[in-house]
Amino acid sequence: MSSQSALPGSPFFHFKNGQLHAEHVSVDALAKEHGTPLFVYSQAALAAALTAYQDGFKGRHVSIHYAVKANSNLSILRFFAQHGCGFDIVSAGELERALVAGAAPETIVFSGVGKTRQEMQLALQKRIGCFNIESEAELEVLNSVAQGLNVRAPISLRVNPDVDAQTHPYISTGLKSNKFGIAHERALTVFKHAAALPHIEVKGIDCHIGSQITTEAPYLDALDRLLDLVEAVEACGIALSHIDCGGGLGIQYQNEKPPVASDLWAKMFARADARGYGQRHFMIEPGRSLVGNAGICLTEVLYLKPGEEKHFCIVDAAMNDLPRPAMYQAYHTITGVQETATHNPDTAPLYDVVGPVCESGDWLGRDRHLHVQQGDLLAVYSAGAYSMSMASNYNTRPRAAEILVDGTNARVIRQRDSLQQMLQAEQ
Ligand SMILES: Cc1ncc(COP(=O)(O)O)c(C=O)c1O
Ligand SMILES: N[C@@H](CCCC[NH3+])C(=O)O
Repeated sequence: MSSQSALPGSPFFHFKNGQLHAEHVSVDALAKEHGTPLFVYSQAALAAALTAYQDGFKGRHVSIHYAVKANSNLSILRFFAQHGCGFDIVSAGELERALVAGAAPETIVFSGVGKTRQEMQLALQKRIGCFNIESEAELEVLNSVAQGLNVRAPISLRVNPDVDAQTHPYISTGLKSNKFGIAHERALTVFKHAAALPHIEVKGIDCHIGSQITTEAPYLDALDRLLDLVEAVEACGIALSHIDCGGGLGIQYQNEKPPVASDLWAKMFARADARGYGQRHFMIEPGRSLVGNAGICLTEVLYLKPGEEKHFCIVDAAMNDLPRPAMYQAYHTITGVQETATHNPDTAPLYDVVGPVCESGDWLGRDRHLHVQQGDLLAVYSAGAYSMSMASNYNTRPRAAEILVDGTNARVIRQRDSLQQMLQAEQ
């Protein structure tokens, strides 16, 4: 098996002369210079992921609103802002980040079930493009906050279409049993009420059914249900200027085969065309599929600990850096950065790759074939999304540094936390 084609994120992360490279930069050299754990992103991978969407949108009206929560590093946000993206945010903090990164306020949409009055006020003052409303109670509060500022708040209703995204239960959001969105059956009534509120301006309709979705069917089902509602809402004289289909497209972590964005959207448009909605303004909110395979995390093997039942490979990255395995039992590919020694040959010993945190749940990979020695460097793949953005200081561990590679150039886009920084707020 060719190691290059097996790597999530290839060809941007690939072996050359036996050494793992991010584009044209040896990651071994980066780790030596900046220490580990270390996140390394490829700008060409970001560009390729964005192009995979944009290729499918020729002759259509689609705006891409990158979901900041997937990776909120300012340089990553700047890249997307400079390449024509808007943003999907879920907090005042993400709003400030997007604005600092150069986002035009009107390209920002605000999702989330628990927006506070203060957050609404700030977003109205900054004149964001749309609030994705998730409940009737939230709608009333937004109307009153907008009244206080003597403005009208642009909104869409996030509808819960009750579609099974067939993903991990913690990241499925479009089922009746999930906390998200307004029930499909209630939506028309709520649209009519919203249209009558003096400080609300109805702009669109929205749904987001979950994350790491690897099949097309849930998207097409959700679109059908959304278009049914568009028809019903507009029949009541309420014009909708956009249809937001959310994010959620999956990536390859192991051997998943998620649809290519442009192929998925060819089908979505065929469905929309058949119903006469293909030329509408569609919005999407992708996160993971834009950044997930554009990043890896480098970590050093601290100790090997052979055991009767298990061999442990103890590394210097942990659940505070890469929380997905601990939280969702998620799989991330792990290899050595020297191809010959550690590229998972089936003959190598089996290890659980674990971190230094004092929890048995602190593992990054289980039962992995690795030829490793103390001091070796490993790469954890598909670490561009929901890794650094979910990282914490648990065990008073500093969050890692981040590097962005562009061709032969590597630049630090975030410094490792310092102990002083970590303690500051408590002084
Ligand atoms: C409302 C909303 N939009 C967009 C996203 C981005 O999802 P993903 O990173 O799976 O594309 C999420 C997260 O699932 C979300 O909750
Ligand atoms: N944090 C999740 C995705 C959450 C999606 C946010 N709505 C993951 O790592 O897979």
